[in-house]
Amino acid sequence: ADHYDYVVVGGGNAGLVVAERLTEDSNISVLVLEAGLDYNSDFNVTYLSVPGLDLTVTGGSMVDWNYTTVPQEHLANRQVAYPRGYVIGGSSSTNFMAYTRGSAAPYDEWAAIGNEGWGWNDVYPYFKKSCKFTPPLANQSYIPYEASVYAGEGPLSVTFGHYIEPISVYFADALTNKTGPNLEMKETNDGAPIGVGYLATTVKPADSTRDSSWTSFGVEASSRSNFKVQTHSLASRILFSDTKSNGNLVATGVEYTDSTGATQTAYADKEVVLTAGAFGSPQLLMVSGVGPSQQLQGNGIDVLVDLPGVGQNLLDHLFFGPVYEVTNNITTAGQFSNNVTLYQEYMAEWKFGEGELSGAISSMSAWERVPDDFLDSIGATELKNLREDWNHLQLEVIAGGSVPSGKAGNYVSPAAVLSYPFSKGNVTIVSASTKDKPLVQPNWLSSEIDQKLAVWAFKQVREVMLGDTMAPIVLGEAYPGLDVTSDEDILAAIAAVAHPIYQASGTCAMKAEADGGVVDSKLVVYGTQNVRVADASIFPIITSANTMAPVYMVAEKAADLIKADQ
Ligand SMILES: Cc1cc2nc3c(=O)[nH]c(=O)nc-3n(C[C@H](O)[C@H](O)[C@H](O)COP(=O)(O)OP(=O)(O)OC[C@H]3O[C@@H](n4cnc5c(N)ncnc54)[C@H](O)[C@@H]3O)c2cc1C
Repeated sequence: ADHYDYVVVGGGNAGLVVAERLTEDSNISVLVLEAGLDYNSDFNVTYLSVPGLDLTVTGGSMVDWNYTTVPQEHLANRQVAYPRGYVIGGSSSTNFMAYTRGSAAPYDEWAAIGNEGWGWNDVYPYFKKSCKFTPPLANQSYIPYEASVYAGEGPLSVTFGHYIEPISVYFADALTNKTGPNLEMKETNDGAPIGVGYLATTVKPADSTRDSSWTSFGVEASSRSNFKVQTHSLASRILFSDTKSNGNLVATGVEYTDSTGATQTAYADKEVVLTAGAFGSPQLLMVSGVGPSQQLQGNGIDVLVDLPGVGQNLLDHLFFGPVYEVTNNITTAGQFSNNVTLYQEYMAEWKFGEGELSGAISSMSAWERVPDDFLDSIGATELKNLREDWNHLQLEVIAGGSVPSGKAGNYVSPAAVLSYPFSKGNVTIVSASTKDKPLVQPNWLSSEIDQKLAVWAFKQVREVMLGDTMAPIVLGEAYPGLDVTSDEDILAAIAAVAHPIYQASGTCAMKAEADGGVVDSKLVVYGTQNVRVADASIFPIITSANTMAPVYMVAEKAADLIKADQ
């Protein structure tokens, strides 16, 4: 049988970072088990590499787990598609590449609830550690940035897309106008995001290709003999010793199914590190006997540790907004996806690292607070009391979109995102096998405050789109249409189309066990001696922007915590 010092389950965004950092020491051996596909041989890697094709690798593709949620009561009972990367690099290989850290405040709150060492000042160096920053092109002087915010020596390329969609420039301008919310244009990765910024992205500047945790950290480590990655390897169970240490379970390895379907065991002489993501990590704990006792027993699993928080506290950022028809000079994904000649032209440009496909589909974001008087009117005291640098909303625009009627036209989708959701959900298992996907219940918009905030945000986005700045390019509101005006009708219009931006987190929360926590501040699972979780599942409170950058940070810090305990 195979022995390693560490077995890392999930070669995704976080897992490859942990494995790369641990194997910097040639005396340490690490095996990474990844259920999904190999980057190069299994899939047309072009789709993963071209930033402007990011929408094509989500939903329905073979590099995706293709989750769907259970019917969402407050989203018109829809079962919403929930992509997760099923490929080495995980969701960093299939996501939209926006590198955002959000406000410093949530991290300070992580520390305030008892997680020493996780405040903004503690984690800031870990954000920088992954990054290798390249400033925008000389002709992109309209992009505000501060190189010092990124300055690190890590393998992950962070830069701005060589192509910024015109709609992003228009929308950013409108948000900085006095007629809009009058936000300031700024570098937004400095912990104080309130304002408008162009999105830093994980794209290699030399050739405008996606930089995933595989192409950065994974490739960096792959020549080391102490670093081994196995794709097509689905972990089925954590194995524990019959004897406990100080009352805690001791993991001895991981059982998995290899590419031939055979059951194998990988032994971990030191630790098992779970980086299977916000759905995979809680699932693996539960099928291994660590989780809410009733749920485990209901699936015929022996309860080794009754840990009620496993799979709970599912947090996410909901995305919704109207759709506008715009003039044809505004480039959109709709234009090239319906026009082979145009697509080929763009691909030819991309080969030189330029043109419409060299940037991700979304290039700007704004972060804002909702005015106090509105928050008072809906009784949202908790939101009002969030530290003043903690944004309530994120605004963005997608250069693409569709209208439910399927009408032809050139569309864009400006949208709002709820940054501090009150609606929480959970992940539950349906069997003792990891071959059966767990049920995903986000419970979106189950909170009345979330509903009211969503309606407010929707109206604001509409006002901006119908304002003076956008007038030269906006032809009309294609969805839901200007006859939809009452709060009730707007909420129904939101419910009919809202979807997450795939930031699932919180399902193995780092907080006190008595408060539903699953891991302590060293990321060790309660009731175990040597199982850690080091991915988006550990966020006790969701960060205020997209979750990839914080996942890199968590993984960097996890590697140091593990090294310190050797
Ligand atoms: C379509 C999409 C777009 C997104 N856009 C952005 C964006 O622009 N910016 C941003 O910041 N965030 C974005 N996100 C979110 C961000 O990508 C994720 O939060 C982050 O990558 C999650 O990292 P992770 O390591 O927790 O999980 P993942 O990267 O998903 O890694 C988990 C890995 O574990 C593997 N795995 C699961 N179960 C098992 C098992 N039993 N055995 C073996 N392996 C297993 C999976 O195959 C996967 O590779 C997006 C996500 C998606 C899906």
